[in-house]
Amino acid sequence: MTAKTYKITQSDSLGRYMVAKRQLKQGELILKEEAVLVGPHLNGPARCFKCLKTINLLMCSFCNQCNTALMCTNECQGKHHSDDECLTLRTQKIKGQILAENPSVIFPLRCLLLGIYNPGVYEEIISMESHLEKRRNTPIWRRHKISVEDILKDTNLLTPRDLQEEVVQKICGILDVNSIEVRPANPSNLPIVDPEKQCLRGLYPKVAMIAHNCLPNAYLAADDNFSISVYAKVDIKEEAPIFINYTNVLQGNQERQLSLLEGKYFTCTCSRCRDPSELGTEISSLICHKCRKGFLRYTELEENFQLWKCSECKQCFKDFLINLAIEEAKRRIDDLDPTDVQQMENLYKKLLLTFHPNHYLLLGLKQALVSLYSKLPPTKSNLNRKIDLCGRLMSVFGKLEPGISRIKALTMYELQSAIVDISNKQYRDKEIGDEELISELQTAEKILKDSVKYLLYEPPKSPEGRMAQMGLNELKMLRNSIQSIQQDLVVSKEQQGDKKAEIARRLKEKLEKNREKTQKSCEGVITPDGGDGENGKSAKPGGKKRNKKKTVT
Ligand SMILES: C[S@@+](CC[C@H](N)C(=O)[O-])C[C@H]1O[C@@H](n2cnc3c(N)ncnc32)[C@H](O)[C@@H]1O
Repeated sequence: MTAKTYKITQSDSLGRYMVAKRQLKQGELILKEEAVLVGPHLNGPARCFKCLKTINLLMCSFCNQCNTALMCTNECQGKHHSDDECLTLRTQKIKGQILAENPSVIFPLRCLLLGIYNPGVYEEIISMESHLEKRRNTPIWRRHKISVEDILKDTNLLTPRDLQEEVVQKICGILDVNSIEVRPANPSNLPIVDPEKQCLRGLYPKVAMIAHNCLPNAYLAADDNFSISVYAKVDIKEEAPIFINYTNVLQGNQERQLSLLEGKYFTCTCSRCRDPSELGTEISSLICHKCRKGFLRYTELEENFQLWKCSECKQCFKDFLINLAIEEAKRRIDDLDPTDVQQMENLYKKLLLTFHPNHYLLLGLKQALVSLYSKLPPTKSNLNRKIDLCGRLMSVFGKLEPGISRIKALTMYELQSAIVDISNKQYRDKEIGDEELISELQTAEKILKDSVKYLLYEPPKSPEGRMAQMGLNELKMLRNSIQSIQQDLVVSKEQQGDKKAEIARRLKEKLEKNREKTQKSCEGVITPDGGDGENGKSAKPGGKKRNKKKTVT
C-alpha cells in the first residue's frame, strides 16, 4: 500500500519532498510510520526515559541497570528505554546527574546512542536536513553549544570526527527542522493541564519528507505509541506534492512567516501567504483607523519595514505600530479570567473596534467563549450565542482548512449540540412545531455526522478519538429521536385525517336525513326537475333555505 501512494522527489525550492504516486481519495491512508526517536523539546523539562512523562527531579531515580537513564519511579513500566539503549548507556562515561541537571541533552544524547546500537537508523536521521550553515553562530547555535554540545563533549560519546563535523549542532538542527510535536498518552482521561509541558517531539524520517503549505492537503494523526498516520485531507491528484502545515492554522501571515523562517529556514509562498486578505478571511487584518472603512493588511516590505496597507484608503502603516496593538490585545487576553464570560464578551466587543472580527486573536476568543458557553446553563441566549460563534468560526475554517480537519470537527461538534438543545427547548415552549423541530434536528444530524467522520481519523484513545465514539452514540440517539418524532407526526396527521373524515361522514348523514325529511314534507310541491340533486346544492344548508323559499314561491 505505502509504496503505491507516494514517492520522494527533489526540487531547488523544496529540497526533497513527497508527491502522490497515484490519485489519492480524501481520507485515504498515505503512510503510517513509527517514531525512530521521541524526546522532550530541546529546552523542555526533564522526562522519564521509560514513560516520557515529566519528572519531579527531587523524587526521580535512575535505571537500576545502566544507572544513568532518568526514571519517574523505580517501578515505571514505560517501554521507551530499550535494552539496546540501556546496554549502550552502560558503556558511556555519562552520569545520570548530568542528565537531570541538563534535560536539553536528553534528546540529542539518545540520537547519538542510536548511532552506536542502530547505525542504519542513525544514518537515516543524520541525512536529514539540518540547515547547519544557516544556523551557524545564531542565538540558537550558541544556546545549544552551552546546553548540549559542551556537556556532551565531556563524555566519550563523540569521536574526533563527530567533533570536527559538528555532529551535535547538526543533530540539534535536525531535531528542530524535522521533528513533529506528538502528545503523550493520557490514560487518566482528564484534560492535559499544561499542553506545553506535555508536548513531546518525535522524529519520523518518511513523514519528514513532506513539505509545508499553509493550505495543506494531508492530515496527521499520532496515536499513543507515537506512530503517525498520514491521510489525504482532500482528493490529491497523481504527481501533486503532498503538504502538511508546519504552523498553526490560527496564526496570521506575519506569525507563520516568522516561525517558518526562524524554525525551518524558508519563506512560504503558498496561496494563503501570497494573499494579503488570506483567502478572504482577513485573519490578520486590523480596522483602518484613518478611514474606518477598510482593513489594514500585512503586505510588502519597504526599507526593512513590513508595511500594513489599508484595503480602501491605501494608507500604509509601519509594522511596529501594528505590533504594539497586537501585543496590547494579547496582554489583555492573558489577563482575562478564563471563567468569566461577561469579561470575555466585553473584551471581545472592545477588540472589535481595532481588529477585523476574523482576526486570529478574536478567533481565539471565540473558541474560548464557545467552550465557556458549553459549561454554562443552557439558556436560550447562551445557546444562541454559542451557535452564532460556532457559525462565525466555521466560515473561517471552511476557507483555511479544506477537507478533513480537527479544528472544524471540534467546532461542528459544539455547534450541533447547541442546535439540538435549543430546538428542543423551543419545541417544549411551543415556539416551533413538529416539522421545524425535525428540520433543526436533521441539520444537527448532518453537522454531527461530518464532525464524527473527521474525528474518526484520530486514534481511539486520544481525546478526539473518544469524542468520535461519543459522537457516534449521539448520532444514533439523534437519528432515533428524529425517526420517532417523524412517526408521531405521521400518526397524528392520520388521526387528524380520520377525525376530519368522521366529521364529514356525520355531517353527510345529518344532511341526508334532513333531505329525506324535506323531501317528504315537500312531496308534490317540487317538480321532479326542481333540481334538488342536480348540482348538489341540496347538500348545503343554503340550498335548503332556497328550496324553502322556492317552495314558498
Ligand atoms: C522537514 S524538512 C522537509 C524535507 C527536506 N526538504 C529535505 O530535503 O530533507 C523541512 C525543510 O524542507 C524545506 N521546505 C519544506 N517546505 C517548504 C516550502 N513550502 N518552501 C520551501 N522550503 C520548504 C525547508 O528547507 C525546510 O526546512
